[in-house]
Amino acid sequence: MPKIVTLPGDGIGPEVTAAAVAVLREVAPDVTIEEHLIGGVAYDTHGDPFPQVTRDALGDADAVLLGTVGGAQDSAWNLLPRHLRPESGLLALRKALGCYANLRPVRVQPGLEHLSPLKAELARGVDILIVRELLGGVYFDGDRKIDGDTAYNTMRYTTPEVERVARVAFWAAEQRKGRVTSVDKANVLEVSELWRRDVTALRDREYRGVHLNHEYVDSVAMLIVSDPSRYDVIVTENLFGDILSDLAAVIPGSLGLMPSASLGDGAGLFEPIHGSAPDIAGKGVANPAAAIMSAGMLLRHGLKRPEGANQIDRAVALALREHPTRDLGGRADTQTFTRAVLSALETSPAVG
Ligand SMILES: NC(=O)c1ccc[n+]([C@@H]2O[C@H](COP(=O)([O-])OP(=O)(O)OC[C@H]3O[C@@H](n4cnc5c(N)ncnc54)[C@H](O)[C@@H]3O)[C@@H](O)[C@H]2O)c1
Ligand SMILES: CC(C)[C@H](C(=O)O)[C@@H](O)C(=O)O
Ligand SMILES: [Mg+2]
Repeated sequence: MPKIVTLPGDGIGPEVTAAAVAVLREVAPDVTIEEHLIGGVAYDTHGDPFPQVTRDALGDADAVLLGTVGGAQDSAWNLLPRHLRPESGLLALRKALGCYANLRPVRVQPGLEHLSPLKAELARGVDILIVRELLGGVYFDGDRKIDGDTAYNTMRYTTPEVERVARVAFWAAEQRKGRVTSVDKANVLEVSELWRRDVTALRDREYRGVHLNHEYVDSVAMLIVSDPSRYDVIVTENLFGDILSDLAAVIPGSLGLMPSASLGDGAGLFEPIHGSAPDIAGKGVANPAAAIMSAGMLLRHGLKRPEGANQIDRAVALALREHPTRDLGGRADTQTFTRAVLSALETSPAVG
């Protein structure tokens, strides 16, 4: 029996994770689900945002489903030493799992163009996969310091780090339209010069069937919302991928429609890309679609059950059509939307 560890975390994390777990139980009733603490709530209980008891539970897990971590801008958690803050717990979790490739799909399902603030003709048919490097760059390993009136973080990459995430992007492109756009800032940064050199060399050596182009991150920030159909797979470093993927959430219409899968050496980590949304936490109005679709990605990539994943994607699309949530201009609250997904699952055949 596969074992899944759930880490609901802070803010709306528990609300959207409960929805995703209800859907998982319906589609994969044989999985064992074990819940643990991460983030601010773990700090409050154990004095550590990624406590040993949570680490230990990951040992025999087949996949991890995370909610969200972190508090509001004025939260007391933000005054803690950095290594004790909720976000540090999440970064330590990603590192512990060795999840270096973060897949963030941006998709506008047929018939859901009206949920996008973009003109329907721009939103229609968009299907981008952002592959974000997740264990390097300014987030990890480089020099970092704050000292008096000076502070720095170092964006550092090595060839093996670039190659392993680029391989995932090329592999994904081979299953899709065969195009990879590598995004960097090679006109200014040495670290991007290395990134570009290594991505190009890997393509030339091993993936000659994939079309590769390079674009600058500032230009992509404009083009991804003004001409999203130009992209198939985007591969980029950690910080650029973090920012571009929140921006890309504008295309389907909400952060609440952006799931993710983080893959690497061991068990995968599956989480919505949005944060803990302190402004709506506890009100029961969060859009759980991203968390539910992350559970779908868990079935697809973590448990290799694509039929379950397809079932979830179809049910979410149906629920969005009939019961859009408030972030999308609709009226459905978290429970209403989740019930709509569950009833769509009951009427949708398992295979198709
Ligand atoms: N992976 C994570 O756990 C993660 C990701 C991003 C931010 N954070 C943390 O979350 C906290 C809040 O960050 P923020 O306010 O910058 O970003 P956020 O993503 O939490 O919220 C941004 C805006 O989007 C809305 N939103 C987000 N998800 C939604 C959903 N599912 N349904 C409806 N509306 C939704 C929020 O209400 C808010 O208005 C911070 O502590 C931050 O560090 C955590
Ligand atoms: C909370 C934070 C550490 C995290 C990140 O920057 O990776 C978040 O913004 C995300 O996109 O998952
Ligand atoms: Mg982010």
